[in-house]
Amino acid sequence: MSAAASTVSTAPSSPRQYPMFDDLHIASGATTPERRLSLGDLPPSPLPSGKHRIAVIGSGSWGTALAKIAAENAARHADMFEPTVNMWVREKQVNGKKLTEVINKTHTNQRYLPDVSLPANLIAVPRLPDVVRNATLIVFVTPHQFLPTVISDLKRAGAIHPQARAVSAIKGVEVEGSEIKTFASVIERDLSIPCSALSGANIALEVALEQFCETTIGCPSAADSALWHAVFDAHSFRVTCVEDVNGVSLGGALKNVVALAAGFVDGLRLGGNTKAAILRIGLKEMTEFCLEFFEGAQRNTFSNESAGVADLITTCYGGRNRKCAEEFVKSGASFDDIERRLLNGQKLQGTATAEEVHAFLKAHGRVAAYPLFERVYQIAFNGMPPAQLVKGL
Ligand SMILES: NC(=O)C1=CN([C@@H]2O[C@H](COP(=O)(O)OP(=O)(O)OC[C@H]3O[C@@H](n4cnc5c(N)ncnc54)[C@H](O)[C@@H]3O)[C@@H](O)[C@H]2O)C=CC1
Ligand SMILES: O=C(CO)COP(=O)(O)O
Repeated sequence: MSAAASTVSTAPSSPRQYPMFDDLHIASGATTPERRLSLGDLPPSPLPSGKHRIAVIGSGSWGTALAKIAAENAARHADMFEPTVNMWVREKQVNGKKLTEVINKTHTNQRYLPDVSLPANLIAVPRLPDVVRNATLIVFVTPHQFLPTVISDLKRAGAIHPQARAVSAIKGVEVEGSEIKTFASVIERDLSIPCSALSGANIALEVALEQFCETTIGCPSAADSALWHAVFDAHSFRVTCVEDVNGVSLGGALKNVVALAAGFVDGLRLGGNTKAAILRIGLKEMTEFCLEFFEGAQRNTFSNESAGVADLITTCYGGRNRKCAEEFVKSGASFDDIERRLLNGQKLQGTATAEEVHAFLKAHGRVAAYPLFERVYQIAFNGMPPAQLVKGL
């Protein structure tokens, strides 16, 4: 294991899945909240008593889809949650009106998730400190490049409940020199609250339209697992909780690099066999990267869970990273141009992650061990011809 392993938070190595989750999954809604909360390990700081207040930081397509589910569940589990869920919306003008006002009046996010009805108990709030005031469960779901500013604004406002729990649904990593961190561990480090990680095969619009899918939540304790399961599990959004916070986080971050490779394949008009090979090699590199650099990460998270293989598949066929990488090959334009032109204000995550993973592997002298990640980086940033993606891979 490299030196970086000691800098990342570690997850317990066994058992892999929280035993009580299977009960919850089968009998969702039938288990009383009290019983859920009494199960499992004691978290590092006691959970606040009384009902939980949920806050969602981020209102892009994924933030809005997750906030919709959380608000519906808050209303459903009225004995466990305060009825109102606040969602932080960075103020924008939409047709001459404030986005927060449009969301609160029409119950749709016309900027990032139009045509999807949102519950009336989901409230758009423009000021971060107001969003998290008295919140005990905080969902972080901004594009990853904006998290540092969000965290410093929250710290400056001193607004975080000291016993709050967080979950990160952000896909990316933080690299500084030879150190790598998941965003769950960044949030834990910077805000001193336990942080879980939610990731899975979850294209936001499909989730918001309630098309059946699964997700994985990696949690640092069974108590956190029970809480986050209650916040997110729904008839069309089935939640599996595991202990492997790092594996869940890394699955979501690294599949975006492989999705760029899948988009290059499509841009080159190569067929299904080539894309399948890219997915196989990509999954292998994702798994090995995580096992090499993150203590306690588990192979099963990649091979068995939605956060691993399933997310890789959906993103390599239907995601924004794939779409923009195809256009990169076809148009020869830069990713910045393509993002501006195709994504209508949404943010690509894979390109920054490819750069960060390259810098980290270089710092450890391990670039050659991850040839697919490296070629994606070289094609995206150093002028390597896209056709080189598969030459001698
Ligand atoms: N969209 C999807 O299907 C899925 C996205 N994710 C992940 O969720 C995270 C958030 O993605 P999306 O909700 O899709 O966001 P997005 O890509 O739609 O970006 C729009 C969001 O970025 C915010 N934003 C723009 N400029 C900002 C700034 N300067 N400071 C702070 N915020 C700013 C906007 O207010 C809005 O909330 C990403 O890490 C993504 O990988 C995960 C699963 C599915
Ligand atoms: O993470 C996603 C689906 O799970 C979405 O991927 P994109 O960011 O490539 O659209």
